Amino acid sequence: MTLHTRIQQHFADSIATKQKALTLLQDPILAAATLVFDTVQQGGKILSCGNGGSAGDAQHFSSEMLNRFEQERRGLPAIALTTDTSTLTSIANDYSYERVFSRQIEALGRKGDVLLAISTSGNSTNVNRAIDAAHECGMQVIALSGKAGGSMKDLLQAGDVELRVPAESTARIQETHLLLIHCICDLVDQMLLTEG
Ligand SMILES: O=C(CO)[C@@H](O)[C@H](O)[C@H](O)[C@H](O)COP(=O)(O)O
Ligand SMILES: [Zn+2]
Repeated sequence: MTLHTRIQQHFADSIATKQKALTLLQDPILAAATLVFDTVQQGGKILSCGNGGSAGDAQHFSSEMLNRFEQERRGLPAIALTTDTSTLTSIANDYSYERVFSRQIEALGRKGDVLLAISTSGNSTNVNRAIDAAHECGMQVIALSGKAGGSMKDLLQAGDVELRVPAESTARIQETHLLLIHCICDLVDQMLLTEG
């Protein structure tokens, strides 16, 4: 395969993954956006977490909430649990890396808040412990995952929303996660502008 062919293959695979996700995920995307809208309208906030590229996605989402997406609107309450290195390193050092998100949720999470949990494999223990911690404090969960859903899928409860991208490649799943996040932001903006 030439390097040009590799580029073409990346684009073709990314487009195909997004096309499959569109077929499967329209209703859950709308459900996720409705959950975010209802949460912020009722005074709740969105906490977000993930590892590596998904940590970037968690922050991308929270910055679009706190500042804005494409429409002029009020800032919306969101906190990425991936940004405070003092907190992350102290929890990892004193307890374990598995608890870096769940311990923050124990401190910050309130009934009526939502956790946006992002893992391409569904098998990141710290993200899955965050889901358990969120449920413990009465939060609902929006899970962005991929592959076969991993152990994350078995943790989800009624009222949660699973957006599982139908792909095996971490990169393709991440690219589609960002599209899902932008869809959610746009739908929330539309709901705020028409109903809020
Ligand atoms: O961005 C990438 C790969 O594209 C990596 O940084 C990737 O996010 C990391 O390996 C993560 O630790 C993977 O975790 P997860 O998506 O399986 O939860
Ligand atoms: Zn990546």
